[in-house]
Amino acid sequence: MKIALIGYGKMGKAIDAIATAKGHEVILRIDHDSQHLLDKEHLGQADVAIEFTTPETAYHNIQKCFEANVPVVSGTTGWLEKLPEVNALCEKGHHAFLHATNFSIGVNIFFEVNKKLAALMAAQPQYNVWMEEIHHTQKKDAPSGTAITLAEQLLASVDRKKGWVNDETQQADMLSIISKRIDPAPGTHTIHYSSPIDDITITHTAHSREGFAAGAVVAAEWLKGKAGVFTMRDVLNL
Ligand SMILES: NC(=O)C1=CN([C@@H]2O[C@H](COP(=O)(O)OP(=O)(O)OC[C@H]3O[C@@H](n4cnc5c(N)ncnc54)[C@H](OP(=O)(O)O)[C@@H]3O)[C@@H](O)[C@H]2O)C=CC1
Ligand SMILES: O=C(O)C1=N[C@H](C(=O)O)C[C@H](O)C1
Repeated sequence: MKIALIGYGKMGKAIDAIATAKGHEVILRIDHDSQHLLDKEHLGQADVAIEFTTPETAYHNIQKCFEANVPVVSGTTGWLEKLPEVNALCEKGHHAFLHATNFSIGVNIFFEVNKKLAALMAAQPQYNVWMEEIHHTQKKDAPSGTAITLAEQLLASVDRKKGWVNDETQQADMLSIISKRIDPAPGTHTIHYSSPIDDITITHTAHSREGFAAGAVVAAEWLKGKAGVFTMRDVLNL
């Protein structure tokens, strides 16, 4: 498969290594200073584009992929208020788009555990619940996209919480997401349920970026030749 990498930082380099080792050809490595390659002449040569950039640039990069009619896998977080608009553009133009806040198999299993535990806790108001996410100090956004996904899953079941806030809070109806930035943390997410009688805590800890990168390559392999809007749940058949 011919792959265009949009964003060649920590994730772009990790994906390059895994994709190349699997026998794919990385034909473009587009970074901040190679924006001229974001056109049909160049992008159109790829089977799939994989985009891991910044909250400020993901939307534009994805649009350029649609214009070049190249399927795009995006993992960039911190811009997802625009996701509904991107999904609509994809459907309207019969493009192919797959986004995930976290591409690791472990976190996608953790998502399923989170939803099940939240459903069980819906009828147990004696438990308070809050979250914590820990990442490296270079991370631009907070809370993490993964944490927001976890919070949205939890809020869909636990209706004693009306929303989330990225800080400690004394508001009983708000879900607190505490963000910590500690090097070299690749990504740790914890959900705490606490009652006067006991605590239940679930945690996912990434040891490196390998799981994110490997999952993104699998998603790109899955997306090739398809049209529509997809998530990692489609790839993993969850
Ligand atoms: N979904 C998932 O599984 C995961 C998602 N992520 C997310 O991916 C994103 C990137 O993470 P990470 O790789 O660690 O970040 P890095 O900062 O290491 O890499 C981002 C790269 O994108 C480049 N860039 C900036 N603007 C553009 C642009 N317009 N076009 C092309 N490249 C550009 C940056 O260049 P420069 O430095 O010159 O600005 C940098 O090299 C973040 O949003 C992060 O949250 C991270 C890991 C897993
Ligand atoms: O910036 C990172 O590193 C990560 N970002 C993603 C997120 O915001 O959830 C995924 C992973 O936690 C690593």
